[in-house]
Amino acid sequence: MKNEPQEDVFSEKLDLKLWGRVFRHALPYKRLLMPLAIAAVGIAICDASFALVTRWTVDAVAQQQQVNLWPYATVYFVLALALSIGVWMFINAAGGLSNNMSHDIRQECFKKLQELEFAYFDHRPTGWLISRLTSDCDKLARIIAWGTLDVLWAVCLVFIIAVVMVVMQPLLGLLVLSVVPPLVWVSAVFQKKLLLSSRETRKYNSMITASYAEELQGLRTTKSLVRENENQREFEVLSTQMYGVSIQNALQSAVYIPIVLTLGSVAAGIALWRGGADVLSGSLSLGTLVAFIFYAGQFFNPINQIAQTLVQMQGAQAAGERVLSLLATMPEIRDHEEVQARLRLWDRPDRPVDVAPDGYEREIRSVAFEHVDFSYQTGEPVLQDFNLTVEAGQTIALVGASGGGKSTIVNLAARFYEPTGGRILVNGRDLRDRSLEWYHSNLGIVLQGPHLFSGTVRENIRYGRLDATDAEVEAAARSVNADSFIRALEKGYDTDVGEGGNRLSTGQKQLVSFARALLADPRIFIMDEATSSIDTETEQLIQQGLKAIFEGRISFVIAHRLSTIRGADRILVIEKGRIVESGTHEELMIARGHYHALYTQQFRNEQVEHMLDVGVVGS
Ligand SMILES: Nc1ncnc2c1ncn2[C@@H]1O[C@H](COP(=O)(O)OP(=O)(O)OP(=O)(O)O)[C@@H](O)[C@H]1O
Repeated sequence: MKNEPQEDVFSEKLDLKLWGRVFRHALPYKRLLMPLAIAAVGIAICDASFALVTRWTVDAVAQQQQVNLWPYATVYFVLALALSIGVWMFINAAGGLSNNMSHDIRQECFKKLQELEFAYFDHRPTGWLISRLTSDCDKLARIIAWGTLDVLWAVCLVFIIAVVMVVMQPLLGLLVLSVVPPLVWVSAVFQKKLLLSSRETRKYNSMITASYAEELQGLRTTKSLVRENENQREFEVLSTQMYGVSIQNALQSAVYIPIVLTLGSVAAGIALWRGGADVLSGSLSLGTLVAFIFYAGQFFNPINQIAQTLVQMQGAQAAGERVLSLLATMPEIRDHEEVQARLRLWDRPDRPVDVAPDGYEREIRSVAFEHVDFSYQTGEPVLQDFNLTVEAGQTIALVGASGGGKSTIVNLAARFYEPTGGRILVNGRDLRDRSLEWYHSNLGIVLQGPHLFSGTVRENIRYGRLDATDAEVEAAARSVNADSFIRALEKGYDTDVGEGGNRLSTGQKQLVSFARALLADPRIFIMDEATSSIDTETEQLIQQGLKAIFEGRISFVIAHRLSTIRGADRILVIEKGRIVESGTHEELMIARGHYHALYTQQFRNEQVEHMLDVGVVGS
């Protein structure tokens, strides 16, 4: 199936309220808005003044035999100079405004993305969010900066021309102005048609590009399945559709431009017919007639510009709505009013060291799930009446088949999601009554495939606590058994780990991430153990490293290699969101239940793998 690129819905009505809210983002840039407005008005005045200078010149030449043309040429030159300065000013101001605004909107969106809870991202595809942050923001900023300028300039120009004409010769002025309403109507209709057909062309264009890419990537498969003719037919349909919409677009332009030119000529014709008669009767000067003809041809551009910008605004309204709705989204997991009040109350220098920023105790002694229900989607429960209490110093291992709910349990313990029923308690107090930031600052998380940042090993460990000294960094590495392998690297702690840490093995990355977690000294440690097999030597290093991390903390470990968690205080076998077995490794092995089955199965698999390895090496 071909993926059709999504284009925005075209809004029939201009939503002024929405644009008002978008325009508010331009307000901090008053220093750019002022020159923008001055430039737009100034350029319109210059544009309209050329006809007046021409009028004076023509009248002067018509009235006198000998005319000194220098003053007229000078005024013309000054106008041209002023116009250039105006254009320079507006390019500067509009460019600056557009860049600043898209920077601000992007920053705000990014900040919002960081505040929003994971559940928000479950319902929104990454591609959707990325296009909010890139094309939508740019689209809005461009329209606001350049669109404002165009509309301001165009409205000023039409207004000045209309006033000047009516003041110079009211009747003739009104006659020439009679072409403006049809001009506005034609421009609005055709600009909309052009926008829609050019969007269609763009859509087919990207579908054709995607088709080429797919064909090139799957060339071998196409040949092996003998699908050439079918592919060719599919491509032909696409290409014919593209041809159709391109022709439509070209036809629309071909009709629109002559209509507008005709209307301009009608205006000039009216000026010539009526104005010519007035010149002959002596009630109108020749120069004024020339100015009228000049103005008649000048209407098209600004009106076209206004229509184009308004149509573009209608087209970009959906982008505006999406960006503003993202910015207006309130994170569902956040400190409620009462917690915020307590944070303000306790934000003072005399707060005792054992008191957290929210006024309750800093020390975390226990985390408990009390009759917790949870579902990602209504009607599909993942956890039901889940109960678990973990005290400081205890390590809880979660094992069980995929999809049982292990990650969900740790996500709830980390408050990345909130229970749909029941409560999670910290030291017996509802987690929702505690500060979210304080709680998260107490978490240390090491995920599967630990992520390292480009930089040195030392920098990566120091990420856990930025003010840690070199000695503390090295002590942390020693505690988790990472020190010896780090020292064996080419430049020791100053070895560059490469992008994403790709110069280190998975086991080494895990050791570095343990050191980082230990340095951060979290009260709650969560680990989703890597599934990939690691050699026995590294595995032992990891086991010993983990001991240092688990000590004194509340630890949750999602274990895939069951050998890692033999020392856990409690192993929970999770199936369909329930604890089906619980106990220490020894107790569960004696019980010969689910855990015993899992363990022996894994042990057998490892043996077979080992034998196969040996066999391969031996052959
Ligand atoms: N973000 C999500 N949105 C919707 N459903 C989800 C989401 N995450 C998990 N689930 C569903 O919740 C159930 C429990 O998933 P969970 O990831 O907690 O299991 P798990 O035991 O950790 O599995 P694994 O070992 O494969 O990671 C599964 O049925 C899964 O499909």
